[in-house]
Amino acid sequence: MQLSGTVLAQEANFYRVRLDGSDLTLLCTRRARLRKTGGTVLTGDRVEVVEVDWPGGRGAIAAVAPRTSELTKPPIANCSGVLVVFSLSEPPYDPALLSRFLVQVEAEHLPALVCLSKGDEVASAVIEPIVRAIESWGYPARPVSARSGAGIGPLLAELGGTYVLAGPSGAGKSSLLNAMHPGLSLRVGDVSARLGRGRHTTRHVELFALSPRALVADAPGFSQLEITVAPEDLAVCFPEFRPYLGHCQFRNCLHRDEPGCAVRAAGLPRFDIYRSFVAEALAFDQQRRQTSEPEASLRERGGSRRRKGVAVPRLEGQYRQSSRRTVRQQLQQWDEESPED
Ligand SMILES: Nc1nc2c(ncn2[C@@H]2O[C@H](COP(=O)(O)OP(=O)(O)OP(=O)(O)O)[C@@H](O)[C@H]2O)c(=O)[nH]1
Ligand SMILES: [Zn+2]
Repeated sequence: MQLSGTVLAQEANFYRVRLDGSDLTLLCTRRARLRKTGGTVLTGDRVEVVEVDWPGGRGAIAAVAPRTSELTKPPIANCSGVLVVFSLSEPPYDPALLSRFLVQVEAEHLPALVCLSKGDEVASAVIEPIVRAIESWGYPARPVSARSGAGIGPLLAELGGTYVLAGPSGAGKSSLLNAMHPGLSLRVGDVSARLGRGRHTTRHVELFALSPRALVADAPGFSQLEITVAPEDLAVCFPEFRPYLGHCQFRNCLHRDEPGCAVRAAGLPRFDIYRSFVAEALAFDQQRRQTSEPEASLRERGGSRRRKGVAVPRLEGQYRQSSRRTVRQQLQQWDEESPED
């Protein structure tokens, strides 16, 4: 018998796999043939399970489907989006800090959904302009309250796929997860604790089912807030800038004070935030050049997309979504059901 499922977690030498279309999970080993070919299995991987032993709840992973994405922090395959949680009250809403998170998400070519938490503490007259602003940047924004439950149901109904949470400490990530999945009972403040500040970064991550259609990682990502995107790649990480890219007088325009800059002329609300990020990105580059490390290893310190060797679209004409599959992933073809190893 052959079944397909999703890897929810790694436990010692086993992978916990949820079978498609059910709540059933099996503890699976990796089939010898997969091990021999160096096929890795990550949390979030879509897998083919064989040798199912129903009474024992066991199985073996025979194949891993090509990944649509691969995050390193947290280590997760096939992430379909990032829930960026930002508080409306305390810590106070800060569009520049939110933009820092969003730039990182863009650099991973993942869609972001902004969850504006603690909506019970602020008036709707305050919330509405914030929602409109974020939507004008190109992101859906959903006010929610873990305390009152407002907005939780519609948010859950909207989610489909595998998500990672992001957001500053105290934004309400654990509270939001608990509100979406009362059975989870994460202690408030637990998510960051589990992320393990100072712990080993390759810790295993676990996926929880929020609904039959949505999974969420128990560890937040995108917590490194330094702007490490190359200066020339930064503008494309601001979705509302994209219509203007490629229309500046200079092809290599960094959209600061250059004459004939179409982005500056557009008078976009996040232009000042962008400019401060460019200054940071340039300083980061400068610092890199001064420390005479070889280019390759220096780039590795940058965004994780560089670590994965993924090409970043240049600022010519329209924004193009580059393929996020690495060569290794491409080679990791879905393995047809095979005879015994
Ligand atoms: N009023 C109100 N307070 C909330 C809400 N959600 C969370 N809080 C409070 O905000 C504080 C932080 O909540 P957490 O859920 O621990 O935030 P977090 O983002 O997980 O924080 P870290 O674990 O530090 O990353 C707690 O004191 C919560 O009680 C909400 O919807 N309304
Ligand atoms: Zn320009």
